[in-house]
Amino acid sequence: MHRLEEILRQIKEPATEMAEKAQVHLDNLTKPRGALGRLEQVAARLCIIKGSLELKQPTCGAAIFAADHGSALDGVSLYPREVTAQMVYNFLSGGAAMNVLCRQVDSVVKVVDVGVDHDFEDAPDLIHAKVARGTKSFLREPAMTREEALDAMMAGAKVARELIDSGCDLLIPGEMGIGNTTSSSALAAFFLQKNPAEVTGRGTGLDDEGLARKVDYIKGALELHKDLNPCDSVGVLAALGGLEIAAIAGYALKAASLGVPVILDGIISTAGGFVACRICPEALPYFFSGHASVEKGQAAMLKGMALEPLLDLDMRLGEGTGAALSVAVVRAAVAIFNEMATFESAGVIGHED
Ligand SMILES: O=C(O)c1ccc[n+]([C@@H]2O[C@H](COP(=O)([O-])O)[C@@H](O)[C@H]2O)c1
Ligand SMILES: Cc1cc2nc[nH]c2cc1C
Repeated sequence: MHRLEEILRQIKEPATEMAEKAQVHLDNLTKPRGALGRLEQVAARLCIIKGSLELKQPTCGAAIFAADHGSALDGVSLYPREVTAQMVYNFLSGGAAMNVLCRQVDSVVKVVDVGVDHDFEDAPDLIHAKVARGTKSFLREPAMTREEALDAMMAGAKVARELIDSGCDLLIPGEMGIGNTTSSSALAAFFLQKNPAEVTGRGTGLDDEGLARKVDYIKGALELHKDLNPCDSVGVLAALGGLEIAAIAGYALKAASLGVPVILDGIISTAGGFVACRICPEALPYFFSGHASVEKGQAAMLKGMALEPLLDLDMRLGEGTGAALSVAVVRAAVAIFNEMATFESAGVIGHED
């Protein structure tokens, strides 16, 4: 049995009996019923995941999975592929947006090389988990072998385990990979059976001509891979995905198997979570969506998972940034649940049933 199967066996859909109890508590707080909207939903979902009404403020951990893409050599991104490795150094020295936003919410940030086309001999703080030096161009052949996809998933799972062992109880999957919005859109188009134009955006900032080239690339790739079996989610991930997307899927599944919630970020992170749910639908109750990306394929995948993003700030950076920002919302939800007075304790007249 592959180690992935062991993780999947441990994923248990949380019992929903806590939902009603959490709602009773929320309805006793000094506010009109439901007036705190999705903050209430977040608190109730955390109670369901934890199987308890005792919520503690989460300790957040983030991992940025970096990998290169064969497609990046075919003009699907505005930026050269070397930027992936250069940004890894930036993450390690603490200067990227994700570092700044994680410092705001006291989150550790691990940086993981799962497939960058660069030797990081001079980077002791990097987690070295390189599976390959980037993917192949999926317009011509599968991006990865099945073994590579599974190895990347297990690399992600190992990082999740380490973060959780170190005390983190809320995980963020981040990523860096020039070209990775093309893979994410291809996965969305394939699994949701959408025309690629409906789920493909400008990524790092392509113009109209670049966007048309990207859509054509995905159409060509879907034609090449048309015989893929949609029930073989790992096979589809290997053919169309990326090493960091596979790592995120493994990371999210491992977190779910340990009962730890995950906040998905933009289109790439959402693609990782989406593939994770295709592999194991029981993992979905552990996933939140941190923010709505400008990249339109993300909304389609979120709809497929019935997840609503917590924030919408017109962001399209990735790295985990939107998810890191949304930790403030999660913290607010926990504080509301724990600290608000009830109608009884505050002597406020409540609503008659
Ligand atoms: O998170 C998002 O929704 C998102 C949207 C557009 C771009 N990105 C980031 O930009 C890179 C991919 O863009 P591209 O154009 O090279 O496919 C990659 O490093 C992502 O982290 C991320
Ligand atoms: C500079 C830069 C930073 C990024 N962070 C995530 N994707 C990125 C893409 C570029 C180009």
